Amino acid sequence: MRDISVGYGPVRALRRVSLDLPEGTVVAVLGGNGAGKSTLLRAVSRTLSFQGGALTSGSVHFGGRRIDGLAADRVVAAGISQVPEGRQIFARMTVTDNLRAGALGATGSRAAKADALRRVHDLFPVLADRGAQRAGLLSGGEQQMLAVGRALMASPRLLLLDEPSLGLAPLMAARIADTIREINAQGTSVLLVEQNAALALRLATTAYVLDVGEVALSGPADELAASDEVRRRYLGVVDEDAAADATRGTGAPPTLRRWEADR
Ligand SMILES: Nc1ncnc2c1ncn2[C@@H]1O[C@H](COP(=O)(O)OP(=O)(O)OP(=O)(O)O)[C@@H](O)[C@H]1O
Repeated sequence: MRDISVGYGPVRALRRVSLDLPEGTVVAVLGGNGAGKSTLLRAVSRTLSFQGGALTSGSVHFGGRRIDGLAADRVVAAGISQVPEGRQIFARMTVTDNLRAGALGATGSRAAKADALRRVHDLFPVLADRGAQRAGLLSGGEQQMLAVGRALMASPRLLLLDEPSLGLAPLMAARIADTIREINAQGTSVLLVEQNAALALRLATTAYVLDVGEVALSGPADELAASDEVRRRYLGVVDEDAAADATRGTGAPPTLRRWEADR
């Protein structure tokens, strides 16, 4: 995405955000509450208008094709699926019907959809075991698995994940992280939005830090994880020396790009 700006009426949620996601990688977007992380995903999946938002500038390309003029269902058909914030499963439908719903926008053949269902059941056996149950009866972690599984039913080339670890116990969050790694290893690119910076930086190749709608920092995930500023603000590491360095402006490693420097 290049120079994306988004507004919800008078609220400016993103300002001139640019981001690259090389094919086959996991890119993480970090930031506190209200930083604009979900908005960024909605700008890709073209679901901003469902929330009263709109792109006011910039462009989004996927696989060489411009997609910021498409309707949301065409974005799914182009190979991008989103796991929305809060999972948004269909609680009164069965687990299997939730999964089938995920294949509705896909362009693949019947056989491709059967393959997708097998892949989801391999990744999350519990979704096969409990296929006939109402989805609302699943635990929080299982519902997150269902939300990811539903998105995979469209066999996306790019998976958009909005805070998959939110509200999960550490063990369950770690399981979800393992599955994201596996999904990526199978060839699906991932754009991961997380407040859990430690988890996201372990999974990602590259990361971006959003601060009040702007990219404050970006760089290789391991270098961001080592940056004093990220450690202090997002990883909860209290280090007096690092804090003093950061206020003197010497905290970030040189390969990290500070957004202001690009302007
Ligand atoms: N539907 C909406 N209408 C009006 N303002 C909105 C809407 N959705 C988000 N915003 C505003 O846009 C800004 C970015 O919100 P967004 O939800 O993208 O942030 P976030 O980083 O995902 O936050 P969180 O981690 O709390 O979900 C915030 O100021 C928020 O209040």
